[in-house]
Amino acid sequence: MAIVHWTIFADNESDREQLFEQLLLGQDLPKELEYLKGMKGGLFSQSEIDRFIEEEERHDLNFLTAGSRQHLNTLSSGERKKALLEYLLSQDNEFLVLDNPLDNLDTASREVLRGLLSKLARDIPLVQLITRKTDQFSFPSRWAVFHEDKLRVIDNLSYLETITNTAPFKKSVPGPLNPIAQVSDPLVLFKKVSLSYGEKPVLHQVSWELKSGEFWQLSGPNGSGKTTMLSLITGENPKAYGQDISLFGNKKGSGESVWDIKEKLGYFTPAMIDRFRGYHSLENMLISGLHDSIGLYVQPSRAEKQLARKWLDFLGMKDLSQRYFHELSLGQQRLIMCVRAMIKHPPLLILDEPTTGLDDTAATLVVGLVNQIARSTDSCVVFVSHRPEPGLNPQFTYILSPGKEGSTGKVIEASAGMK
Ligand SMILES: Nc1ncnc2c1ncn2[C@@H]1O[C@H](COP(=O)(O)OP(=O)(O)OP(=O)(O)O)[C@@H](O)[C@H]1O
Repeated sequence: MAIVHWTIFADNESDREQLFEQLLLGQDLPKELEYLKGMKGGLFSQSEIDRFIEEEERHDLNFLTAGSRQHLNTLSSGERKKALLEYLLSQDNEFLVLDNPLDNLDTASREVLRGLLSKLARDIPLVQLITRKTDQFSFPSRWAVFHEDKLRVIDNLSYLETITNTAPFKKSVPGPLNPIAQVSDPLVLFKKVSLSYGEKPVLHQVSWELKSGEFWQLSGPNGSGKTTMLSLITGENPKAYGQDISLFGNKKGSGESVWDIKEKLGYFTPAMIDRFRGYHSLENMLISGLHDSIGLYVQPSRAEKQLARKWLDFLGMKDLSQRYFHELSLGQQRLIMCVRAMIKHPPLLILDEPTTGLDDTAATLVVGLVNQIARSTDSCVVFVSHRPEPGLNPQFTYILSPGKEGSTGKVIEASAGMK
């Protein structure tokens, strides 16, 4: 009998963790999926990777990197995914639930994973949850929709036509609270930076120059060193010392403090959301971006509140100012976090994979927001993404290409940038 696979289109409004449980425990499933009941299932998801990282940190248990000296949390996001899949395949699972499997992967790795899954599909049922239409399996499957926490089987794909890609933001971006301190160009200057981790060369003679008002996309295959490049800017990488790097006019290692850098930097990566677990109103979330704090520990001024409301109005969330951040959908949370990073109008705004895990509609909104920020402010914007984001209009792309001695960098200028 032919093995039946499933593609489930999920939106960001629904609780995916709950669905994983239903599928893996065989509970409350539509009759078409009941054949999974009683079978041993494995979960391929970011949440599983996070769980293994926690195991490693707390109990020193290296399930995914057994046999390697490198810790899971130092692997690039693509490498982590590969390690998880290999582990799941070694566990004699009778079916796999895959949560947005192609997310975080570069084009070549996506093709490799597609090939692996096609092969695996000959042996065991695969159930894939996706939030982007383009991520469908390359082999036949049945379809279902997960919307408002309900799983519904569909017979054809006409449902997908109902997914709207909302028009981008049109209003102008609210200005800064205070006039921004002038910083001299270039904001960031890397001169022939080479870096290795132990024996592993990562960057080879990489030069990069970022100036005010520019709009960059940073791209390159998994493990090519994108996060490493960013960590040299954000101050999280001790290997920045001894390199020819200047940030905001100061040579690295010339006595600048982390705060000097943080003041001029807006930064967002989806993993940051985990740090905001408490009860934070949207208004306070945005204002905390002015203070670079997690949570708000000072009484906000009237001007700060007004500014936060202007941004909420810009986002079309004016009526949600007192709602708690954790009550929002994933897509709304990402918009708020991008604005939180931008609210002080930093000279440099870095957005590291802000669309990971989003559905098409939410990703379109984030891309629209970033385009508008890049178009109408003096901040230099750096957007990191594996996936070519439809509608993103960077002026320049910095591409890292791996080589024997580490990745080298190349600048590609768009023929019709936004600025
Ligand atoms: N602390 C570390 N120790 C050892 N190796 C590391 C460390 N940090 C990063 N690496 C390695 O450096 C290489 C570059 O990693 P990095 O995270 O910068 O890549 P990336 O381009 O951001 O990848 P991805 O797109 O998959 O997130 C990877 O091979 C990674 O395993």
